[in-house]
Amino acid sequence: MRVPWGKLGALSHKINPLGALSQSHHQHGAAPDSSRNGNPPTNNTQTTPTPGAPKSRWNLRAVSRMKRSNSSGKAGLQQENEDNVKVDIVEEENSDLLGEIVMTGTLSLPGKLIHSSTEVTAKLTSKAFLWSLHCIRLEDIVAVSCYEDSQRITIHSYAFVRTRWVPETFGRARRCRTDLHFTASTVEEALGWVAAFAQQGCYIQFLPHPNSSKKGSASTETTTPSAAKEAVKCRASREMLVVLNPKSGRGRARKVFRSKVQPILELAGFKLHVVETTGARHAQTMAMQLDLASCPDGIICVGGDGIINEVLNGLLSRDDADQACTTPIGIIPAGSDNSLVWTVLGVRDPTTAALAIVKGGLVATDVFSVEWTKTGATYMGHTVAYYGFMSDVLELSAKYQGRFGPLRYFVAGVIRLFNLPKYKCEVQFLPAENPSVEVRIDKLEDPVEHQLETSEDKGPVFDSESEIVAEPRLNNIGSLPNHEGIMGSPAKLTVEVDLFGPLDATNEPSDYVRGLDGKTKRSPSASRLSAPGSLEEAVAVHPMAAGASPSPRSRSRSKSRSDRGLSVLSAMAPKPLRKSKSSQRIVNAEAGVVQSCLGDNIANSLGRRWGPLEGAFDSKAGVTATVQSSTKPREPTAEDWVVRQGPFLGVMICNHQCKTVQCLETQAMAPLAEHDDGTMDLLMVRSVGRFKLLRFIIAMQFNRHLSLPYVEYMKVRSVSLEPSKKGHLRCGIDGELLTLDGPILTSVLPYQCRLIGCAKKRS
Ligand SMILES: Nc1ncnc2c1ncn2[C@@H]1O[C@H](COP(=O)(O)OP(=O)(O)OP(=O)(O)O)[C@@H](O)[C@H]1O
Repeated sequence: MRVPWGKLGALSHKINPLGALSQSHHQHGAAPDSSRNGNPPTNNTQTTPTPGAPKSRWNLRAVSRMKRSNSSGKAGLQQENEDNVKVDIVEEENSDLLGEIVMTGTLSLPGKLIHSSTEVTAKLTSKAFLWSLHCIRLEDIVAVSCYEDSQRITIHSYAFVRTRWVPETFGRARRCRTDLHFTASTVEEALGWVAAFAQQGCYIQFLPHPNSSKKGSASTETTTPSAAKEAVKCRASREMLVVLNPKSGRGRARKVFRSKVQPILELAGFKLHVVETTGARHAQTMAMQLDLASCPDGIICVGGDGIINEVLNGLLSRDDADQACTTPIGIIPAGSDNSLVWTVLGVRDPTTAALAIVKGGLVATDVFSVEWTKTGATYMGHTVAYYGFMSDVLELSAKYQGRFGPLRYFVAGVIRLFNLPKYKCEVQFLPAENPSVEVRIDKLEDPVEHQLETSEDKGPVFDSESEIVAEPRLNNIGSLPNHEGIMGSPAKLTVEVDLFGPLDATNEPSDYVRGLDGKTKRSPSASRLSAPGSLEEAVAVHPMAAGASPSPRSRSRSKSRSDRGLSVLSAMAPKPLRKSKSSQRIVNAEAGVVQSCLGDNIANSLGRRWGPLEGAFDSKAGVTATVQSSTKPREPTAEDWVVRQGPFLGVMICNHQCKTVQCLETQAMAPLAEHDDGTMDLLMVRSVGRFKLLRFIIAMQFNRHLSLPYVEYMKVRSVSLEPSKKGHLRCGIDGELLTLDGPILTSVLPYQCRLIGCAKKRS
């Protein structure tokens, strides 16, 4: 595969004609500073570009600049003080494309003629495998096959390929399987390469010698482990449950899984138990009754947001919910929306999602709980809860499911637009920005990653003669510190999950219903480190939860109310929201401290299998998990609650940005939302008529919706919503339609869900 020069522009100057790699961040005329990016110095030939011999984009830029300055009569580049010479290497500075060199050597590529071969210089770095002028990223490599007693190795990858005759502007590149065969000069050298790939987290497949096997049997793994297999400690195979919704999207989830996903996962050594759902709630019941030992590495959900929501609700409604919520969840987007996986992991196609699962990593995400304060029933969500136009359209669209398929949301939306009712309700919320009740979390570190960093060797540089010393990256985890002591005993929050409560439809809103916006307007400082609400605030419960009915008047009575002890629940003082009923399951969730309350064994095993856990914290910052409360956080009182009364066009409570796969990458319903900041983003649209609603929908396409005068947007920790009795009595949670027979209270439960993959880069 050719190096994509357009995207990998920086690569061009890193490979000299001899194939040797140079370190990045060269300064003109100066020796490259290898310490700058933390890479150890290597004995490779370093390229020092000279203005007279432009070989790369880097040089060309310098030369063109020199020519310009010469032609304008100014002193040439040569005459300038070398320290002052600035070369435009912005692109290079931001990209460390090659990473650390792990191994170099010479490999043979099979030639076009039989028995012919070409020798090439090959290099494995922490980010890519390079040979000759070709490059393949490690994240595209699914597995490496090693043949017993043979010098041959095969690299199986799913890199992006573009159809040659289609111009770049049209169509997207597709991932295609590519098997690259190489031959090392000796068996030991081949094993050295394999060990190096294993060290980089690639799955190693040990196969029988190609000549000894019958035709077609090469894909079966050897049953007798050879000495080589034992020497190369590769990533263990993973065992997972696959929950597949055959009705997701356009009913193609099964086909997508069998044709695109299963081959990749099996190539990477996964053992899969596939279960197809038979109807609504099947996945939830399954997750509730599941023996977690049967899927030690987690659950893969194939479908849309609805099926993930069901699995999440099932896991969190178990008796052992504190352990069940640590179950890693992989997502294969095969539904009509797939907002969670796209927004949080930046994955939109099933093949890339499968690769993300193969590569591992864990992302901790917040979950919100919606409690029906009358009955005590609770339903969890991970994307968005909404009331008003969206839930109305969701309800209406169920009628058109058979006739219009995925277009039903559009049809229902148009009908509702011309027949727009008023959605009267009262909203009360606890703003996240209130500094007096803010708790900062700094340096909450992932213990698994820290352990990895401290225990593993700092990337030995291999060469072809070196012995096999590679250790698998994730196998060196020792015992982990128990953070419970550091964090303090986690607040126990007992919540109920009413499995067969108010749910009465199972449809997902389309992008039209969701009212997608345009350009993302994200603030880089969007409360990433400062995570108000992460612990204490997470369980700050509205007075209503304790039985009081909230109203604007309640604010004036707040003092006496709090005096009577009706107002709030303390975060650190465990207090059940509701007592159990026989028909309801009790969840014992460790509110907000999933990260810290992990037992050593769970954290150990998860880390070994999936790699470091990402959260809202800087995992590289330090080992200690500390809750820094410079000012002692106080419990929120009724006076902290802000009241708004409807009618509204819509009230949306978002847990993340809520992008949808069908729309542009820049679009987001809640541009400032973060999936792991311990807060939710509340969007309220005042009822101003159908033309203003239309304007709102259009403005959202250009990300101008937040500036509309009838739109209110803020970060909150808790929201209570009480619909008027004669109004619309439905709400939607992650596409599930639920009945509102009274007020509901929405609160964040930080880090209650962990997704397999790496979080999308925050801008
Ligand atoms: N076998 C089935 N038949 C009918 N409905 C099902 C079945 N399995 C699950 N469901 C229901 O379908 C709902 C929607 O499923 P899912 O979210 O996977 O697909 P989708 O709605 O097309 O995608 P998205 O939620 O991303 O829009 C789920 O909430 C679930 O209750």
